[in-house]
Amino acid sequence: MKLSITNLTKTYKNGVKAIDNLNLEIGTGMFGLLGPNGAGKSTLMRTIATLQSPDSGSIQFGEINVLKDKMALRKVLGYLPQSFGVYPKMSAEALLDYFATLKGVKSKTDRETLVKEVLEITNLYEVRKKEVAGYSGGMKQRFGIAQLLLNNPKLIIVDEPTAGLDPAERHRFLNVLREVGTNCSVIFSTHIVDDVKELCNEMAILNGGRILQHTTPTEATEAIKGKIWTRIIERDELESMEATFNVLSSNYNQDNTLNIRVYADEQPAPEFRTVAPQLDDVYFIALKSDTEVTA
Ligand SMILES: Nc1ncnc2c1ncn2[C@@H]1O[C@H](COP(=O)(O)OP(=O)(O)OP(=O)(O)O)[C@@H](O)[C@H]1O
Repeated sequence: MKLSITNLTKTYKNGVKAIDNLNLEIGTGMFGLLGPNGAGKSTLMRTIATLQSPDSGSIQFGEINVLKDKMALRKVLGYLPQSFGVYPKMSAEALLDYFATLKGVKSKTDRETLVKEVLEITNLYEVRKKEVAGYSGGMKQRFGIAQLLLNNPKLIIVDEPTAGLDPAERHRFLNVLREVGTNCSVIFSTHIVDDVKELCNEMAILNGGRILQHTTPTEATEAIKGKIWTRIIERDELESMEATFNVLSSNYNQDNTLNIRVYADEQPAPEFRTVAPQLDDVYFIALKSDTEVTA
């Protein structure tokens, strides 16, 4: 099923335009919404999830007019917000059983089957008897996925789920999401480029409430092939390099020199050598040119 967002706009009461005439089409599979803090990701996610209303625009999911028929969307939606609040002192198994009851699964055996299934998908079956309140950050996020899977959603929205997770937990979480994403549309917001690189077959870069680029990770890096250049500089040269070249990023080496990456159609100077583009380069190019346009 396709999600179509048309001319969506939202200005908060304090005058911040969080969504600015945004248009976006999202198909099935894993969709990454990549943007810096304040780009408008959460506002967009909450609006699609029917938790807040835009000023204007429309959202359609398959046959459902999302803004008009909120209940219909909620029936097929699984939403994992940025923070989930406090969990009661109950085991994961008992809590999921309770949620399943709330969602209308009346038969105890049906609930047992369902709860076992979602615990297995999210790799929490072994720790099902433990209190969710005592879970690690990564386990809590996976529990969030387990609970949203209870009503077999067609559209899953997860808002910055990997923020604050350690590398191992992040990896486990992404694996769970990858598995879940084979059966439905998953929209996944993040400011971590590697999340999108590892997980998504389609992506959009969001900044200032606008979509700067809608692409695929492969297409996006392919498009800048031969245009990313690197060289090693002394740290005190950075300012002059930034003034002269289109510097996308700089990273410290162990000897305190810097590796800079520059975007240019042709070799900027003899010291530069060309390197394979990365998704980070795509992201920085989009954000940089947006800042230059709006500055
Ligand atoms: N309830 C609100 N009232 C006023 N301004 C808000 C409100 N919620 C968000 N904003 C502002 O709207 C803009 C977009 O915020 P939003 O939370 O949607 O971005 P985000 O990309 O999710 O950022 P983050 O990663 O920091 O959560 C920001 O400038 C933010 O300060």
